[in-house]
Amino acid sequence: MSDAKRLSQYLAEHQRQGRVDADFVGLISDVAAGCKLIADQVGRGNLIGLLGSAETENVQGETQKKLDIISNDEFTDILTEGGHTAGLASEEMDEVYDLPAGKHRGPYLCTYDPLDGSSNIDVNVTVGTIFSVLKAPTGKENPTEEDFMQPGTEQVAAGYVTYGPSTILVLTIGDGVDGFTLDRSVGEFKLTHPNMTIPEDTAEFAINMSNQRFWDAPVKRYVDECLAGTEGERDKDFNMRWVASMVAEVHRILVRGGVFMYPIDSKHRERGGKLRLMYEANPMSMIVEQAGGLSITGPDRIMTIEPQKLHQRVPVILGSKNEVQRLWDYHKEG
Ligand SMILES: O=P(O)(O)OC[C@H]1O[C@](O)(COP(=O)(O)O)[C@@H](O)[C@@H]1O
Ligand SMILES: [Mg+2]
Ligand SMILES: [Mg+2]
Repeated sequence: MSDAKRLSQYLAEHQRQGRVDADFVGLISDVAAGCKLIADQVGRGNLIGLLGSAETENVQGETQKKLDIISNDEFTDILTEGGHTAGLASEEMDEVYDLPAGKHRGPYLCTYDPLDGSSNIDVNVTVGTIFSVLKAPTGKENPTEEDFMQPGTEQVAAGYVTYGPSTILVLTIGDGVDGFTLDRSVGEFKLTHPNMTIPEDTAEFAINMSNQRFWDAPVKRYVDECLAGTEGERDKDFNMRWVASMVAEVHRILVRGGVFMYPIDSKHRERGGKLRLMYEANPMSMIVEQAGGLSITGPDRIMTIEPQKLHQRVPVILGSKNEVQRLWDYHKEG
């Protein structure tokens, strides 16, 4: 696949066809450049003293890893320098990031989780970056939090990068999903996974089973039925995986199908859920739906949620269409 299409060629082609503009091409090129930097640092880890905790907390009260902070700073700097966005918002920053005065501004907003699955960094398991692109309001110098409060259906594009055995960028611009592997010998992302689609059926689910006693009835019912296998309702045996990196789980689902659940539970009910709507749930929902899957909170489709605040949390159930539909039905039945 050494002659595979480069991300730059892919973007240029889309621009020639009038499907994206120059700022969008610039923005995605910046995202790719930022992720290459993060991939390099995640790869070198403790050789350059980057593992471990930074002993600080983010706005959500979570202890930050050194790499959470470094990747956030690098990603933010690259997007700021690129000048293709009017505003940025990150899981690791308290508020909307105001671009410094005098910086060129573009017509997009970008939200991101610079390092997803960061509890896995120290144990050398796959982590990643997740991003979402929205339209910026026209003629407004510094967009505010309110301008970011757009439902997932308004996303122009979404993507993630996994830093695993390979560094893979997965992108949707609303017309299917394509995956690119970083060819380290030339420093370029190349199209290796065109038109990714999620099988409609699966016999594999992903959930943190240690939360079992906190779940609501519909999820309990679904997982109980999976565990009963050929001896129960479903009449087939299921396999289970839990990497604790959403990027890794979603990537697995895009490659071979499956269901990922971080549902509402009594531990997270007050906060609304565990995962973040603007940095994790919405971009992953767009990718999953563009690949033929479904993505719900339990009772509702995630991408129709009207966001109320930047760091809003939501329950997430996504993946193979027929399984997620079953979970949706169980939630409707109560
Ligand atoms: O440790 P838990 O409760 O299983 O949670 C794992 C989930 O939390 C996350 O790590 C949250 O993301 P961050 O690492 O960006 O905070 C997801 O990637 C993952 O699915
Ligand atoms: Mg995350
Ligand atoms: Mg994170």
